[in-house]
Amino acid sequence: MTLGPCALRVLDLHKAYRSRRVLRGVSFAVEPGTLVGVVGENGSGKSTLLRVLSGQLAADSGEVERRGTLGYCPQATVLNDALTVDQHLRWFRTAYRLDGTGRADELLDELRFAEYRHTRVEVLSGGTRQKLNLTLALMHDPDVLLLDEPYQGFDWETYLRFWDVAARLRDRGRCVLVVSHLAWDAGRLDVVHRLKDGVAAPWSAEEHTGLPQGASR
Ligand SMILES: Nc1ncnc2c1ncn2[C@@H]1O[C@H](COP(=O)(O)OP(=O)(O)OP(=O)(O)O)[C@@H](O)[C@H]1O
Repeated sequence: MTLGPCALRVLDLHKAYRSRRVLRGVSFAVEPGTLVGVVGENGSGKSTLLRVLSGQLAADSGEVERRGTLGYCPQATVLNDALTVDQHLRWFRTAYRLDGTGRADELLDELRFAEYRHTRVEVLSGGTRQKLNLTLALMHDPDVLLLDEPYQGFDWETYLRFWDVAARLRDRGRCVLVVSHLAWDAGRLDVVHRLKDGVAAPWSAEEHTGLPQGASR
């Protein structure tokens, strides 16, 4: 399988937890500069799919091909309660081998939580923890972003700012894949894949609402 112009290609992915067959032949491809939604009912396998795409979980069979660097924002935050926001940024800066935390500083301003720089994570609110979780996934400016309900706990203003950030990344050629809610987000996404019965089917806003995809952007 060759990647061609795609940033991410998934072919016939299968994943079961014991007898529970969650992914049963998921295939799709994503071009650079696309904002993609993965939607589906609770338990349909969205997080499982992202964990497989990120390499955190091994598939039973199938292929995942990715071009470029990866940023993964898991649903459960990967933070250390004893460290401050700044200490997390320094820790991840080293892990990503970055010269500085310039992009993270921009995100702190953009998501409006710079005032918590020196606060330990254990006393941050759920929404602010999630802002940090997202910042850690984005601070190395990756080519492919896998974001699992990245706005959970955000207030409305922050939710809108998140979509501004995501749209700008898309406009800069990044491939942004977001586990998202069809009812709220369909209009913000270029492409939607709906997970149902273990497979991903394209979902078209035009077909379902008469409005073209991305109509509310
Ligand atoms: N580690 C695990 N062991 C066994 N079963 C699991 C495991 N992780 C997930 N599952 C099961 O696999 C199915 C898919 O779970 P997953 O978390 O991928 O769904 P989801 O679409 O992300 O759900 P939600 O919308 O609730 O976040 C569910 O039935 C879940 O109970």
